[in-house]
Amino acid sequence: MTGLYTADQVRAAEAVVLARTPEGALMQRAATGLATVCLRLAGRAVGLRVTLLVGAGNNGGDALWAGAILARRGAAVTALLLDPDRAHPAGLAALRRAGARVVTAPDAAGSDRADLVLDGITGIGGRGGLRPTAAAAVADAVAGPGLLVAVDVPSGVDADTGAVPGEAFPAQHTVTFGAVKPGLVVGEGRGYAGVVHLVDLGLELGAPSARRFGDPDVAARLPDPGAGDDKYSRGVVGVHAGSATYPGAAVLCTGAALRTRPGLVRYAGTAAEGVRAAWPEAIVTDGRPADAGRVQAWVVGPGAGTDDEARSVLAEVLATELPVLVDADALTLLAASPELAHDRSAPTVLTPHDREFTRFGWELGGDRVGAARSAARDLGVTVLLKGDATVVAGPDGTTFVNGTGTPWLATAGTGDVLSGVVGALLATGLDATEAAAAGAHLHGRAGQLAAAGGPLIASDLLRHLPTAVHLTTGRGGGLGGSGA
Ligand SMILES: NC(=O)C1=CN([C@@H]2O[C@H](COP(=O)(O)OP(=O)(O)OC[C@H]3O[C@@H](n4cnc5c(N)ncnc54)[C@H](OP(=O)(O)O)[C@@H]3O)[C@@H](O)[C@H]2O)[C@@H](O)CC1
Ligand SMILES: Nc1ncnc2c1ncn2[C@@H]1O[C@H](COP(=O)(O)OP(=O)(O)O)[C@@H](O)[C@H]1O
Ligand SMILES: [K+]
Repeated sequence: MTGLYTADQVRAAEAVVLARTPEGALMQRAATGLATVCLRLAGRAVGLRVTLLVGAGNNGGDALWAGAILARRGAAVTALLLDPDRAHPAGLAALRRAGARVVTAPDAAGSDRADLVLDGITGIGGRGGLRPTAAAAVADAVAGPGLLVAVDVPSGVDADTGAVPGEAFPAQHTVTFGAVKPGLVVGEGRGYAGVVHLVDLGLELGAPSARRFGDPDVAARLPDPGAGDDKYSRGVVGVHAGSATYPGAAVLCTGAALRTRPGLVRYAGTAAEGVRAAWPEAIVTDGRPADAGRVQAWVVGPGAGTDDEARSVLAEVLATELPVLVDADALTLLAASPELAHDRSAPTVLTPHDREFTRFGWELGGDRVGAARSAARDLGVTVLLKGDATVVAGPDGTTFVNGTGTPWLATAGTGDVLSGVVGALLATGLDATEAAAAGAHLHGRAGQLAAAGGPLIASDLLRHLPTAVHLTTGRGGGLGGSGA
């Protein structure tokens, strides 16, 4: 599990270490880690041409100290001071001692021939888009041949939210200190951070602001069946999706639920014939959810339409005391009658994409974590806000940012698959917010596996889900026994 920490949380933890270490020691730790990653990325030091973009704060200090280390190792380092009178004094002195060039004219920065450009303009103290002089220096760096490495946070990216309100440094790598900040892995900022490298500063961090599951975290939430299990004990999922004319969503959603290995999947709806033909394993009725038999969780909405019948089915399902996942058409209906979810005592999971999200009247700016959180609190539900980094927020504020997936998932039907996966996890009795986060993780892994074979279609995800589950759990359930 990776914890994501805001700038204030990192500053508070840094203050504790700063108070008990010699002056400058923490920055030295950061700069040494930064230089080490740079050397690994560049593969050499001697003759390496390095340009430092240096702002007036401690972020510039990190860049200067790291530049000094690189210069001592034989790199040709040029530091462009964007605010010469305020450059970090100790860092600047160290850089000069190491024999580096220090310039104040942007056209002397050497960005046009640099092998490596270090962005030390702003870190967690940055506010708003880059100011004009900084933006011009970044434009030169982008036009040049050098590898673009951000120090702590790409300048111009909001470390807490990932909002990018103006110009920003489009890093290929970000070397971040002490903790991963949310803005590096979510929203627009994720696209500016590139590969994120974490340098440990030995900070004692408390509870994170948000979390990201890794494979072992999902594994821990997907127990293998035991000797005492039967198909009912392993979770029964109910699916209401699709229509007679459009059975696709029903087939995808039911298939995804089956492939996430619950004990049983029951389908109720007008796409019964298509579902029966595709999935003989499912128990299928063309009646309403109440006719389907007992389930432990419902998925309702993908391709199910928005007519009076669909509205009445949604109300019926939400009136149960079971966990319910509401997706697609059912979200459109729910946006018109949000009290149906608000008044529930059982868990409800909404899985909107951006347009579905705004239908509820919720605003969606650059802060996707904040938006999902306030929506979840507003309605007392779990909100899974889809995107390249899906955000999951629970009614109690618990928040996850997904770390798996591929842009190839931006294709029709993949959302129907996600609903089936999360529905199956809900039926196992997993906490709703964790089920949503674990489902997003598995869905993304299946997408990565499917995309390895070229462009994917949604059905490909179904084939790869068992491998995604297997990869995640590291357990094959093979003949060699359970613990080996
Ligand atoms: N605490 C520690 O010991 C450690 C801290 N560490 C490092 O310190 C960093 C935080 O340093 P920080 O607090 O000095 O702020 P920082 O990110 O350098 O930015 C402030 C400067 O940026 C300027 N500026 C603002 N917005 C701007 C914009 N849009 N465009 C252009 N400029 C803009 C702003 O200008 P001003 O508003 O004052 O005119 C001010 O000069 C942190 O990210 C990590 O790298 C590590 O070494 C570990 C030890
Ligand atoms: N650019 C992207 N990168 C990664 N994943 C994406 C991207 N765009 C969409 N996705 C994922 O693809 C799925 C699309 O779901 P959705 O929009 O509901 O599609 P549909 O309604 O066609 O099934 C979501 O899981 C979303 O997170
Ligand atoms: K930076």
